[in-house]
Amino acid sequence: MRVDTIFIEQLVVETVIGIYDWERHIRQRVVIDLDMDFDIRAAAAGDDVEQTLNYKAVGKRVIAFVEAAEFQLVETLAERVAALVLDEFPVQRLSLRVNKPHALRGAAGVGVRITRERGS
Ligand SMILES: Nc1nc2c(c(=O)[nH]1)N=C([C@H](O)[C@@H](O)CO)CN2
Repeated sequence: MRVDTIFIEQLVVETVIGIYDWERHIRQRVVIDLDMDFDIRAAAAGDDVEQTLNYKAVGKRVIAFVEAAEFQLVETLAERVAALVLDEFPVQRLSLRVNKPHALRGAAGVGVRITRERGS
């Protein structure tokens, strides 16, 4: 089966995130990658943004949600962002990566990568 992807890469957002006391009082950077299954053929045929998944609309919604969030775990942030995109946009399936850069000394980043489907 052919699957097209609309993606948002390296979306940088500042949020409250972390399990330690000191992390509850600061904002830290997370970097989000989002790969969304979407059949682009109709939009391409009509050259029409109304027939596609508007990545700007998705990105703005994700930024607003993450900026307002105060989760402890990157796992929770990933699950909630995935649920939001599946609920609010015509996406059947997505993969999402949340990277918390420099959270672990010696590592460029740490985090989670998940794949979720609508209704599962
Ligand atoms: N699996 C996880 N492990 C850890 C998390 C997390 O969100 N998921 N968070 C922390 C701390 O907040 C850390 O990022 C602070 O540097 C530790 N382990």
